[in-house]
Amino acid sequence: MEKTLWIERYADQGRCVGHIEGRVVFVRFALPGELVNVTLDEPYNRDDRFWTGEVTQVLETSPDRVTPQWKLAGPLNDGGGLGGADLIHVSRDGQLKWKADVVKQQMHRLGHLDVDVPIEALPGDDETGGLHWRTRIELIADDQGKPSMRRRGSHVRVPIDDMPLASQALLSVARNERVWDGGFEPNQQIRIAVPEPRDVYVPPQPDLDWLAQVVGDNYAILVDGQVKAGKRNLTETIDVQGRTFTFTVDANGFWQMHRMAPQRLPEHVLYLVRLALQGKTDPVIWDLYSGSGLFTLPLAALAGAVNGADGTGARVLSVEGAPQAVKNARLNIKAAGLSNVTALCGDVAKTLHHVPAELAHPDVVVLDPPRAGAKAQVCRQIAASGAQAVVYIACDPASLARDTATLTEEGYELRDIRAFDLYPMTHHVETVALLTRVNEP
Ligand SMILES: C[S@@+](CC[C@H](N)C(=O)[O-])C[C@H]1O[C@@H](n2cnc3c(N)ncnc32)[C@H](O)[C@@H]1O
Repeated sequence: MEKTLWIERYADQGRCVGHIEGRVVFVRFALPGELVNVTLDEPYNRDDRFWTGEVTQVLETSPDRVTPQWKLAGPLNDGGGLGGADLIHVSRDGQLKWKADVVKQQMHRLGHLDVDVPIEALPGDDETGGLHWRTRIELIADDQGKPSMRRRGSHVRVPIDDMPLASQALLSVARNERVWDGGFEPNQQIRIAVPEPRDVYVPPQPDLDWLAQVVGDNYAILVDGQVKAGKRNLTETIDVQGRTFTFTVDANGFWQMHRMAPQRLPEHVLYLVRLALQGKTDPVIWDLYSGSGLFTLPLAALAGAVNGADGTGARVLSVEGAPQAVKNARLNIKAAGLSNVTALCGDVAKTLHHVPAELAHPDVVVLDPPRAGAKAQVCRQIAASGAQAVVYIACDPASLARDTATLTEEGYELRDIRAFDLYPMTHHVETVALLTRVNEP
């Protein structure tokens, strides 16, 4: 069914909201202020509380609208339909405005707080127009064994020979390994991971000499989880406040995907932790959901390195559930020469019942949970620890807002909030919040 409607505001999941005959309609590829024709997704029963649909024609255009740079990811009606870039029709400034607004809305609706949320683009994204930021991509082999992506709302797989969101280093590896030629078994899952060389200039379309010199064998092509080319243990290097940290990372495990996120996020987290510590040189810090130690290492080395102290006065407890990530974190801690970290493996909620006494009362808790958030139980455990401050890194603003409401009930107050555009061209956004204790438990 085709309908015409005015688009009123941003909603979640990359959609905007309008109304048809009093019923809410969530619309893909729309922008507020536009008059659009929309094809409604079936089923669209009269009794449904809301409908969903996709723009087929724009009759009144928002100044934030642009022609998609990656047509295949645009609207179905325009030859698109691939997932992974649901804001491809929005200008860079428009994307930042959209995401800041969504975080603000969620903090209001679920966090019961009215705050403005500044949003920051990562270095290099303006120059690339928001493309070429992914250091990891996942594809599926189609029936001809070619790499493909699924078309939205169907089982159709569309073969691709480019992925404009992938970093130039990744695309260069893919070309060199002839990934786009195919030769896979139908339905195989293909994952390509290429650490970003952050300390050198990466040219557009790097050549083979550059690849050999700069990337070498530091990449992975995994097929159904098995290494087909490159290697499983990748090396990632970041610089935080003049100190270089090196990480061994499992090619199939979690790592911040944007080229510059592994550097910018620890910088900001460290800034907030230091703000909360007010010059304390021997703090206890918890790093929950710690992965391979992206925040653990800078915290252990630098959080207590103030007023002439060398940082070793700090004691850090990290907790992570994935055994391989913990194994790598321990390697990374050792390689950095840090002896002030206790790295525990286990579910956060359960592990927090058995924290060694000398680490049981943190000054600051850093947490970076998965999309679902930490949830009420973990928030209450954090509050019960007596921590004076909480630095919360969130990839889903709704989860952050819900957990903020719990932490507020437990005696904390939101002191700082900032969003980062770690996922350009998509509705996803990372948010980092600092909460400090105002009431004793
Ligand atoms: C968003 S990642 C953050 C990792 C790390 N901070 C980083 O930036 O690289 C979330 C991490 O939480 C871990 N995780 C998920 N649920 C968990 C749980 N219930 N207990 C412990 N770790 C969990 C995942 O394995 C993953 O490494």
